Amino acid sequence: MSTDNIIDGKAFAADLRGRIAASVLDFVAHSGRKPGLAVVLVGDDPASQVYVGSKKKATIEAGMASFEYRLPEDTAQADLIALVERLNADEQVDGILVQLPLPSHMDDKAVIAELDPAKDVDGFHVVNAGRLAVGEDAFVPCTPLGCLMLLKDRLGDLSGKNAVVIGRSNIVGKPMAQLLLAENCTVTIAHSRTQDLADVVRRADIIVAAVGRAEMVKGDWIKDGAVVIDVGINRLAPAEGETKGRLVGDVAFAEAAVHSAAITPVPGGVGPMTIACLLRNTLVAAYRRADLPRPKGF
Ligand SMILES: Nc1nc(=O)c2c([nH]1)NC[C@@H]1CN(c3ccc(C(=O)N[C@@H](CCC(=O)O)C(=O)O)cc3)C=[N+]21
Repeated sequence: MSTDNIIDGKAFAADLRGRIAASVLDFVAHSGRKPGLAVVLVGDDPASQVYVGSKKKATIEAGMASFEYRLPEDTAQADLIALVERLNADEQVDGILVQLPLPSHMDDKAVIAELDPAKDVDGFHVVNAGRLAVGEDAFVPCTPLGCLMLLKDRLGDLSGKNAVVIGRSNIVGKPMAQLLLAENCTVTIAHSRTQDLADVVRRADIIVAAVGRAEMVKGDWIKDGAVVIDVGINRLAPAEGETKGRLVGDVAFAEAAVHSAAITPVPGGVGPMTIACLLRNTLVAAYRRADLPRPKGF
């Protein structure tokens, strides 16, 4: 199989992180401090621990300050909110990320509502979601922002293209649809109740799959020449002789690659872009909070 249709998200993200690191140096020169990102993790979910670890590493590599808070699983919601309030008031902190999902005794929405929207680098606060919806300057959730960057890099102008977003979550599907609409795509949002999903997907020039079901999108659903962005990260059960199952996306990759003009792999596609965009949003938050003009290229 030829690989020139594979979108190397890992390489794109590394390049983006390099440009961010250069802008961080300018920020330090102008403000006398580093941009700061606070990451809050409640509980000890192993997958969340890994993600938080990679975020910290990338933050420090970009020359930013990383503040990490690991709270026990049984933390009271009021105590988590008290921490968010302290971080809102902390001048060294430009971005705050509260790792989701929170333990089941907490209400994700109630906690996110306490974030200062100016530090909400995840773009999850309703103020940022609303600003995105009405076309105002907003913090955009990192995963859809990363997907859009990959699409524009491959396709240039997206105007008039038929885009299908599979999934309607507040974190990926809905903001992805808003971003594509703002790029003048004709956008369809498909979800678990969509009828004839295969036929809906067959009309698409751009497919963004964000459903969380392993290899659900089949190769013969893909129009020849379409661009496929796979947001899913699903771990399969271990096959014989394996200790850990393979990671796969929401798209049957090998089948889909035959038809698509370009496709993101899992891993190495969208995932690395999510982290790079978190740094991008933190950089922009820092410049804004310091009243400096937005850095070039961002
Ligand atoms: N408040 C909040 N913000 C988030 O952005 C957030 C969150 N909560 N909760 C969990 C999800 C998940 N997430 C990922 C980030 C990077 C990769 C990533 O870099 N994946 C690599 C490696 C995959 C692997 O080997 O496990 C890849 O796809 O190539 C994946 C997933 C951010 N999340």
